[in-house]
Amino acid sequence: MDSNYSLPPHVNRKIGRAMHDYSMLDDGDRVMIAVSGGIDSLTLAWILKSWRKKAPISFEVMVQVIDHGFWRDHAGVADPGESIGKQLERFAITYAIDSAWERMDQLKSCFQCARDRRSQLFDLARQRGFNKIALGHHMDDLIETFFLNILYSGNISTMVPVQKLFGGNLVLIRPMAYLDKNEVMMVGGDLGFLPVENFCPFSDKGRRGSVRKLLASLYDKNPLAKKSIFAALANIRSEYML
Ligand SMILES: Nc1ncnc2c1ncn2[C@@H]1O[C@H](COP(=O)(O)OP(=O)(O)OP(=O)(O)O)[C@@H](O)[C@H]1O
Repeated sequence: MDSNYSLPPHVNRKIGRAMHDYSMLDDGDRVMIAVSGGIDSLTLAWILKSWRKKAPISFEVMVQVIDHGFWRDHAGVADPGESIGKQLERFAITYAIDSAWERMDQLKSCFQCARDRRSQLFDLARQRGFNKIALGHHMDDLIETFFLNILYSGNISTMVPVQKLFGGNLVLIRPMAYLDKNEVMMVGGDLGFLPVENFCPFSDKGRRGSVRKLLASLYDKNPLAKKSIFAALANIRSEYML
């Protein structure tokens, strides 16, 4: 698939709506796109790069990968950074790969690894003059987080499409917040992206994995459940809460 690819209209509309509803992009923005090498963030990189051509504003994008080095503990495995780099180069997307602050043998949990990665991304954005960080989360991720917070943290909340940090000096954006996982995978597949293998030792084993299974069985029984849950996230009847 070449760079003339255009998004299916319904996908294009959902991204445009999320960008508009949350005023995600401004003229002069410098956006760091956080890419893990998974299909979601690779697809996001292409979406934002190609969005520059049609947006009435001018903004810069660059991909940032944090290499946790998990792959190094597997004999004969090539550096996933090479595959990520080649795939981004096909679309002339510039990128940087930095080694993670912490090594696997120093990590204790998925939570700790994600927290350290976030801090490192914030630090790199500050050092390199980026005012926004784009993350590859989509609707399914937002719903999973909502259930995780209810089931394990006793609160009703999720990841928001736009989050201002450090007094607004850094802003996290999630341009794919309105897209279903299947839509992201379809676009990523059309573009020929090949996700790199995830060697994370915590991947899918924890609470998120079990919530994902729970939701899959829910959607199986009621195909409209996902749409309804997502609508509920923006329709809180606070007078009927305790
Ligand atoms: N190693 C990393 N380097 C840079 N950004 C990352 C990295 N890992 C995760 N991210 C960012 O955080 C988001 C959420 O991470 P998460 O671990 O849930 O995604 P993933 O399933 O590994 O990958 P993807 O979302 O790309 O399919 C990613 O979409 C990406 O934007």
